[in-house]
Amino acid sequence: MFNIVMIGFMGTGKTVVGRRLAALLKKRFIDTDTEIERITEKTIVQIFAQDGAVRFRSEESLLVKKLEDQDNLVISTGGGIVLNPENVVSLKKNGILIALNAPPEVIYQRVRHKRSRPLLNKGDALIKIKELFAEREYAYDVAEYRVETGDKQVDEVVQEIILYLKNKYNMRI
Ligand SMILES: Nc1ncnc2c1ncn2[C@@H]1O[C@H](COP(=O)(O)OP(=O)(O)O)[C@@H](O)[C@H]1O
Ligand SMILES: O=C(O)C1=C[C@@H](OP(=O)(O)O)[C@@H](O)[C@H](O)C1
Ligand SMILES: [Mg+2]
Repeated sequence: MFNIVMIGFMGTGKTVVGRRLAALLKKRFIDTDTEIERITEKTIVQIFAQDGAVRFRSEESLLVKKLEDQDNLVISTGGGIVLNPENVVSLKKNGILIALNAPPEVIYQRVRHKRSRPLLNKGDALIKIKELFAEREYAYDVAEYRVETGDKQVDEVVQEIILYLKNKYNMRI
């Protein structure tokens, strides 16, 4: 069975939605950020601070390459993973991509008290979110289905994805 891959901007809910989806579908769950932290024995913040963004992006690509021949996973990605087209090819090899989206203001409310996203830790986080959001406007269009999460509970988002999978792929839950 193919992988289900969550993509989207930071704070759109990829990690929480992916984890819950995996539990319901009885698939193994992988969050790429968590996996990179395990492999490197560093937090994402430490990797960015000590080794730089290039190291982080290279860890992401190595991991995606490792995952491309596995199946039956729910994979929640970090928001920057699809910026590298090679990663998209790998993720699509055995996976269907679902994008989550939310307005910048909602994203800000969801992440404002967290210090775990190095790209948002410097300066005004809302301004940074809006800048990155504009830069990445089309980055998540590689997904075959997109869910607006701004006005939905996590469970509603999960149910919308399940409905899509049932209708399109006859997936039984
Ligand atoms: N639909 C939602 N409604 C309310 N809060 C949400 C929703 N989706 C995610 N959150 C919250 O927003 C924060 C970021 O979610 P997370 O899954 O880490 O996003 P991502 O992995 O896309 O960066 C978490 O505190 C999470 O509980
Ligand atoms: O958008 C990005 O470039 C990033 C998103 C983060 O993951 P989430 O999207 O799960 O927050 C994490 O991979 C890192 O801080 C970089
Ligand atoms: Mg996440």
